[in-house]
Amino acid sequence: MTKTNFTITVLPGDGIGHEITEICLDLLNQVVSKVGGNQLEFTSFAAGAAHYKETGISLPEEAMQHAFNSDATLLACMGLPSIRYPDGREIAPQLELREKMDLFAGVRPVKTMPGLPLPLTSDAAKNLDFVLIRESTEGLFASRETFKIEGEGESAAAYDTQKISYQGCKRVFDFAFGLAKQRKQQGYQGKVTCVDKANVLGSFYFMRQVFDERAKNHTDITAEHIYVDAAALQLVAKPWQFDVLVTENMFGDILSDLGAGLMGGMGMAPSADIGFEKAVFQPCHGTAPDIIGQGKANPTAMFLSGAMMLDWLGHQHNNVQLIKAANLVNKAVENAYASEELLPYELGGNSGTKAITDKVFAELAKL
Ligand SMILES: NC(=O)c1ccc[n+]([C@@H]2O[C@H](COP(=O)([O-])OP(=O)(O)OC[C@H]3O[C@@H](n4cnc5c(N)ncnc54)[C@H](O)[C@@H]3O)[C@@H](O)[C@H]2O)c1
Ligand SMILES: CC(C)[C@H](C(=O)O)[C@@H](O)C(=O)O
Repeated sequence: MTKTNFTITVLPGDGIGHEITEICLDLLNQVVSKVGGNQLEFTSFAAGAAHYKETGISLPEEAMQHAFNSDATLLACMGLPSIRYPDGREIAPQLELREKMDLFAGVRPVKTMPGLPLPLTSDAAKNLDFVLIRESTEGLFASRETFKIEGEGESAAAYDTQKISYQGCKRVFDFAFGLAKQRKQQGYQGKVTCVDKANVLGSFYFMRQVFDERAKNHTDITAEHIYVDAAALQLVAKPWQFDVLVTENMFGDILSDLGAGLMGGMGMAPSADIGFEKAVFQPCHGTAPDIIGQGKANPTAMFLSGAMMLDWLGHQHNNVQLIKAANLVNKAVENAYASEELLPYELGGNSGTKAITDKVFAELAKL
C-alpha cells in the first residue's frame, strides 16, 4: 500500500530561518491538500548557533534522533558569525547531519527564472538549467574537527587535511551519472563534468581516476573533466554548456554560491543533501545577518527546497500525488516571477518576504 502520512523534522535554525520556515510549511500543507491523498506532519526543533549560545548544544540529540526516524528533514539555515566554538569555528550542525546521516550527494540545481533581470544578459543565460552535485561528507571539510596547528607564534602553521576516498567518490559519481541519465530521458544533454584540481593535487588525480572508472559503466553519458579554476570561468562565460557537474565538498560549496549568483542571488537557490535512504532539504543560503528582521528575506529558495523534498518523497515512495505537488510549487514560483511583478532585494528591487509569498500563494491558487 502506498504510504500517505509523512513525518518531517523541521529545523528553522537561526537568523532569517525564522522568517521563511513557517510560510514554507504553510505552502507545503496547502499544496499537499490541493492534490489530496497525503498528510505531512511537521515537528520543529531548536538547533543552531543561538541554541548553542543558550544551552551549549548546537543540535539536540532529540532533534538528531527525530531526523533519523522521520521521512525527511527540512532545514532553513544555521550559523551566526558572532557565535563560535572555542576553537574559532562557527556552529554548523548541518554539517553533522550530512556526515552522520551519510548524505553524500549535495544536489544544488541552477535554474533561472524567466522574468528576472539576471547578471548574465545573453538569451542562453536566461534559460540555465543544470545541477551541481557537491560531495558532502568528506573532501577538505573532513578534517574540520581535527585540524592542527604546529609550532607557535611566527613559526606556527595550521593544517587541514583533505580526504578523498574511493567509496566516497564511487557513490557520488554513480549518483551524478544516474541523475544525468534521468535528465537525458527528459531531453537534457546527458553529460557529467567532474570538477577537480588534478593538475596540482594528488588527491584530485585519485578522484579523477575513480571518475573515469565509474564513467565506463555509463557509456550513454558523456563524461568530461574540468579544473576548478577553469570551471569558475566557464560558469560565468558559458554556463549553459553544463548539464550535471560533480565535485569535492569545498569546491562545491564555493561554486554553488556562484550558481546562486547566476540565478539572481542566494534567495533563489534551493538544495538537497541526499543519501541512500535519508535526505535533508535546505536552501543554499545562510542566515543573512545583514537583513534579519527587515522583511527582505526571499523565501523562494526555501519554497523550492520544499518542492525538492516533496519530489524526493514522491519518488522514494512511488507517490504520484507528492510529485504532482512538487511540480505545482515549482510552477507557482515560476509563474510568480514570469509575471514580472517581483524584484527581490538581492536584484535591487523591493519585493520582500511578504510580497514574494503572497504572489506565490496567489499563483498556486490559480493552478
Ligand atoms: N546552509 C546554511 O545554513 C548556511 C549557508 C551559508 C552560510 N551560513 C551561515 O550564515 C551566516 C551568514 O553567512 P553569509 O553572510 O556568508 O551568507 P548568507 O547566505 O547568509 O548571505 C550572503 C548574502 O546573501 C543575502 N541573502 C542570503 N539569503 C537571502 C535570502 N533568502 N533573501 C535575500 N537575501 C539573502 C544576504 O543578505 C547576504 O547579503 C554565517 O554564520 C554562515 O556560516 C549558513
Ligand atoms: C554554513 C556552511 C557550514 C555551509 C557549508 O559549507 O556547507 C554552507 O556554506 C552551505 O553551502 O551549505
